[in-house]
Amino acid sequence: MRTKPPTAARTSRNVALELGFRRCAQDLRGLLLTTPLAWLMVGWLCWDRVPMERLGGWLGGFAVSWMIALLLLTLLLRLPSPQRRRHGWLLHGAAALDGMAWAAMVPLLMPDKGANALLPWLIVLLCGGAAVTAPIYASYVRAHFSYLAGLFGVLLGHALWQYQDLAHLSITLGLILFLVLLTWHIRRIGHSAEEALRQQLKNTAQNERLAGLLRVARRDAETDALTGLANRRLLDSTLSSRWQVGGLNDRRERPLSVLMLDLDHFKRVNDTHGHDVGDQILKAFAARTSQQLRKPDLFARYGGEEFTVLLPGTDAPKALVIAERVRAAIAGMPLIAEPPVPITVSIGVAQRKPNESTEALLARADVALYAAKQGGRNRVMLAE
Ligand SMILES: Nc1nc2c(ncn2[C@@H]2O[C@H](COP(=O)(O)OP(=O)(O)OP(=O)(O)O)[C@@H](O)[C@H]2O)c(=O)[nH]1
Repeated sequence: MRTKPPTAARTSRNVALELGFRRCAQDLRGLLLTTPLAWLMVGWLCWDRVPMERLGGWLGGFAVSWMIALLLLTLLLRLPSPQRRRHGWLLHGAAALDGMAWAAMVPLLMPDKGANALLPWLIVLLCGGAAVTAPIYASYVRAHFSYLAGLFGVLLGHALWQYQDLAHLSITLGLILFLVLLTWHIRRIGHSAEEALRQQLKNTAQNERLAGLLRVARRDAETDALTGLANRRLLDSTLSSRWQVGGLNDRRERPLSVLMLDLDHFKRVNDTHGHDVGDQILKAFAARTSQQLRKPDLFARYGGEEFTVLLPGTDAPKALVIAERVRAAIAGMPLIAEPPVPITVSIGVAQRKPNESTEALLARADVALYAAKQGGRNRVMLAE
């Protein structure tokens, strides 16, 4: 037999049903824990008015079914969530037992002759109990049918048995009518609740998808596609948001140094080995240089074969050491194995002066880089 593939709608319906099922089981257990209060009320109402053996019989029967129902719900809620709905009979059983126990009031506690003053109170209690219980099933209407089956089973059985007693028959039929109306309303509320839950799940899934897309878009907007380094946009925004004159880092007088790096004779590499090899070298350069830097340093592709490193908290002497380390790492070994093109890098270093704009700082580092090129390349130069 071929099984239908799960559609998104079916999956969301299943998740909504699963959530509603769990909530219904939890709420029903919570309600059952308050049931002994209702027993006290019934006991107080019936005291001296209903024969003790009947009251005791009803209370004893209810207490046993109440404990079994609580046990079933506790077992159900302990199951891991994927298995819970497969053991739905535990919830249905608990609901049916609850319904039967309440309905047993009619044969056991309702006076034989309907004119008794106790009767309206007991009917109010029974209807009130059913009305209080009903909203619990709005999150999982199917269990309400089990509750009703329990109630109806006892009430109808009693109606058939007592069909000659008109007073009892009319009480039973009235109760059944009340429960039918209640069920009709609960079904409507249940459908709305399920729809709301499904909508909520859909919105959550959509929000997560959008947040993921936004994260990817933001990362792409700030990343250089070839090397995976920060791009010029991120470099500029970091400089203007954190290092502008009067900004937080500036006021704290944290030193900032920058390195401007440019691969030497890169045009020759492209011309001799082709653009693809040039691209591989740029990637390998980015990777090897990154290994020489710390986490807080921002390594960005400034454009073409020119790169920038921001070194926060670093003064010029330390920046010179780092630049020299990078230069040696690049010159020490070809960046790619095939073809093993020897490549070097020239680096200009500048430390920010007090009240110097970030544009002026980059310009000074660029001048130092130009001086390194002029000085013969494969070297580090400090800006004035
Ligand atoms: N393969 C590749 N080449 C690039 C990329 N961006 C820029 N280039 C090349 O880098 C080369 C830069 O050449 P030039 O500015 O003349 O500098 P150079 O040859 O490195 O010489 P000097 O900087 O003076 O040492 C050009 O040929 C550009 O086409 C890129 O993304 N991939």
